[in-house]
Parts: sequence; structure tokens; C-alpha cells
Amino acid sequence: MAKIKVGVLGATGNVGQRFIQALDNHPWFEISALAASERSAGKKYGEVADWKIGTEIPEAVEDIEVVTIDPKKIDADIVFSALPADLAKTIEPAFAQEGFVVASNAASFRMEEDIPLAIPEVNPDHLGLIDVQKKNRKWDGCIITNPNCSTIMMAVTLKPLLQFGIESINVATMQAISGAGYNGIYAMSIYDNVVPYIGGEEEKIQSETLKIFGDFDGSKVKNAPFKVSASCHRVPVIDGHTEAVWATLAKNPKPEDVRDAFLKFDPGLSHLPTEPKHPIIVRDEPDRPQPRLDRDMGNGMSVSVGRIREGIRYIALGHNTIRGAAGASVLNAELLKEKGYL
Ligand SMILES: NC(=O)C1=CN([C@@H]2O[C@H](COP(=O)(O)OP(=O)(O)OC[C@H]3O[C@@H](n4cnc5c(N)ncnc54)[C@H](OP(=O)(O)O)[C@@H]3O)[C@@H](O)[C@H]2O)C=CC1
Ligand SMILES: N[C@@H](CC(=O)OP(=O)(O)O)C(=O)O
Repeated sequence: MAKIKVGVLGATGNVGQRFIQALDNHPWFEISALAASERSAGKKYGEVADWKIGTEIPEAVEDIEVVTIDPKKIDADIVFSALPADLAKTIEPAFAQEGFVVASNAASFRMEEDIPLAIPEVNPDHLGLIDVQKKNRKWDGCIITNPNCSTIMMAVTLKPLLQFGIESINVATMQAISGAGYNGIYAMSIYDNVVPYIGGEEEKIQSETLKIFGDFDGSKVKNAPFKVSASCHRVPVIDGHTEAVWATLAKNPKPEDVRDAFLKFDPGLSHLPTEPKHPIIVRDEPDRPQPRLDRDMGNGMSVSVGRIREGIRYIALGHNTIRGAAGASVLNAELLKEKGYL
């Protein structure tokens, strides 16, 4: 079977590199175009990427000539967007207008009524918004988004808790510095320090979670009825967001019931190449999960949970630029293919 051609917008950046890693030797997808700014265009990817991942830069992309972000210069069926949000706001619709499927990491369109904010294990039915979107916007392509990196870790763990009746969620995040981008925060600001503010993050976690768990009736999503309250903090960890979650659940389950629900969670997606064997991994040690030890589980796609206590309280952890960004987008694209949108 011929592979589906894919492009990466913002291919040279932090998340762009994670896309290239996620797409290397992918059984369904093949990189056909890499795009970035004027600074990089016209040069070989290997020369301009400033590769920051601790594995070899994939041979298949080293010699690809980077192009500017222009639909006419890209031959692909789907483009993955790792663009800064202000740029994504104008560029992603231009690609959808030209018939491309756009799988976006950027925050720009996540909360639009007719654009799916999708996690395959949590709300696959929201893909139906694509048909609404195409009709509303009269474009041949479409935009699908994945959530903010802190939202997604928590949302994956909340899915098996739905059976207990979620009333409210409080979450305190400890977010890695890679979430701010490679040049996002000075060493002098974060070394030996914790910064108790990440602009816009708390609002995103609160609003995105309610959309993700909202009810899709075939034309729109009605937000979930529970409450979410977040407090976000930047900590001196390179990769891996850790979150302390307090879940108030109507059925008042015991910690063992919640542990059991996490262990039994099986979204039935094992046929998708990027889906990890265990989307949720339960750690029983009293001092896990930890970013250095657990962020790479399931090739960075598993969310690890631990310290499940009365309350219900627990810790969730996942790789912010893989499960929280590029990996999530590639998984969405795999679901799109399975559902016939590609
Ligand atoms: N799902 C999530 O929660 C996460 C989302 N993100 C989002 O992903 C996106 C990328 O983040 P990150 O990889 O850290 O950012 P980087 O700054 O590392 O990369 C930005 C990329 O965009 C390109 N770019 C920048 N300016 C322009 C321009 N004017 N025209 C064309 N291309 C341009 C850069 O190209 P060049 O190298 O040529 O300058 C580079 O490829 C952001 O929207 C970020 O918010 C990030 C982390 C997690
Ligand atoms: N704000 C996130 C990363 C990010 O870019 O998120 P968003 O795409 O929602 O702006 C972090 O700092 O870890």
C-alpha cells in the first residue's frame, strides 16, 4: 500500500523535530515536505534543524530542502502544524482552504465550535465535527487539533474515571521547560527555582477539558458539566509534565477501585501504530511516577499514574512534546485515516 504523504510546518522547531522523530519509518505516513521560516528555506533540513533530540537525525529527512510555509510549495495529503500560535491562526485555514488536512498542535483553533479538539482514547466521536466544519467553512480540507500538553495528560486519566461521575477536578501542574520552547526561558530564571505562572495555561486546562469531555450531538459539542480548577508551575525539568490531580467523584470510589479502572482502561486502539500498549501505566511505588524515569514509557505516549489516594488524589505524568504535542497529533492523524478522513 502506498504511504500517505505528509508535510511538517515548523519542522525545524522543538515540536517539529518531535514530529520528524514520530514519523520516521512510520508504516502509513511518509514525509514529503518540510517547511519553516525564510531563515531555513532553500537549505537542507540537516543543515538548519539544529537537532536537539538525543537520537540520530533520520537519514530520510537530512537532505530534504526546507520550503517556506506556502500550500503551493507542499505536496502532501496532511500537514502537521508545529507553528507559533499567532502564525497558525492565518496559515492553518489557508492550508485547509487549499484542501489539506491540518493536524495542529497550536492553540489557535482548539476552542472553535466546529473544530475537533481530539484525543483518540477519549473523544473519538468528536471527529464528526469535521463534517460540520467542512459544511460551515466551505473548504475541502479541515483542521483538527490536539490539546494543550497539560490538558491531555490529565484528560487521558479522567476518561476511566467518568464511570464514577466526575463532579469537580483540581489540578496543580509541574511543567517541563521544553514546553516553553528551546529558547523560551532563561537558565537564570528556572535553575534552582520554580516559576508559579505560565501565561494562559490555567485557562486552557479549564476550558479545553470541558470541551474534550463534552457531549457531541452530531452538530455541536455541549461542554461537560463538571468544574476544573488549575494551578500551573514551571519546574527545572527538561521534558515531562507532572500533575497532582484531586478528583471529586459522585460515587465515592475507593483508591483500589480507581487503580483498577486505570489498569483496565483499554480504548481498543492497539491497531493504530502510535498507540502505546498501555495508554495508562499504574505505578505502585510510593515515589513514582517521576519525569526522568517515566516520561519515555510507551515511546513517550503512555501517561503514568501513581500515588492513588483517598480523595481521590493521584499523580499523572507524561512526555509533554510527545504525548503532549507531536505524538498526539500523529495519533489523531492515524485515527483520521482509520475513519476515512484521509
Ligand atoms: N500541544 C501542546 O501543548 C504543545 C504545543 N506547542 C505548540 O507548538 C508550536 C511550536 O512550538 P515549538 O516547537 O516549541 O516552537 P519553536 O520556536 O521551537 O519552533 C517554531 C517553528 O516555527 C517556525 N517559524 C517561526 N516563525 C516563523 C515564520 N515567521 N514563518 C514561518 N515559520 C516560522 C520556525 O522556523 P525557523 O527554525 O526557520 O525559524 C520553527 O520551525 C507552538 O504553537 C506551541 O505553542 C508546543 C508544545 C506543546
Ligand atoms: N504552554 C505549554 C506548551 C504550549 O505551547 O502549549 P499551548 O500549545 O497550549 O500554547 C507549556 O508551557 O508547557
